[in-house]
Amino acid sequence: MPVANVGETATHEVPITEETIETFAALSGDENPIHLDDEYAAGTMFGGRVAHGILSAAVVSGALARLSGDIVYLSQELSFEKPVFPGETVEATVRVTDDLGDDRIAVETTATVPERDERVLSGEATVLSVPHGNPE
Ligand SMILES: C[C@@H](O)CC(=O)SCCNC(=O)CCNC(=O)[C@H](O)C(C)(C)COP(=O)(O)OP(=O)(O)OC[C@H]1O[C@@H](n2cnc3c(N)ncnc32)[C@H](O)[C@@H]1OP(=O)(O)O
Repeated sequence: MPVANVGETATHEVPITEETIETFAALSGDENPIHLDDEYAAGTMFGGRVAHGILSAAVVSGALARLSGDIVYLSQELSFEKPVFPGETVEATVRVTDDLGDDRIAVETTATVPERDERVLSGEATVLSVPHGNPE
């Protein structure tokens, strides 16, 4: 299997429903009422329930996994720029920007909500992309 080279891109999209958010809250233990409680969330700056930021980041992980090679996540810098509301889709796009040597690559990571053509997340990841196969 080839490894990921500079310029390679991958995308992944996930519809974010109320059920997705509730499942993620149960899995992660993040039961912040801003995600789960309509009445509470109505009184926040967003005016209603929003998805966990790290749930959108998980969609980025899904895109990274689609790059070439055995992909190992090493680090990630993230900004959550806009909220994601239940009923919207998160589409993550990743693009290899640099070969850092030692099988490490720098990857630009973004996510948008296509329904409103708005970027909701940006950042940069470092991942390993190595040929598949046990070296032993
Ligand atoms: C722990 C969990 O349970 C909680 C969650 O998961 S909450 C859900 C995930 N988070 C979000 O959905 C937040 C999405 N972000 C936003 O909606 C906006 O960023 C904001 C409303 C928080 C702020 O927007 P806004 O008021 O428009 O801010 P400004 O554009 O006026 O910028 C003011 C300064 O703040 C800086 N800034 C704004 N957003 C970010 C960000 N996401 N990351 C880093 N910095 C941010 C911005 O650059 C401005 O700085 P400056 O020095 O004054 O230029």
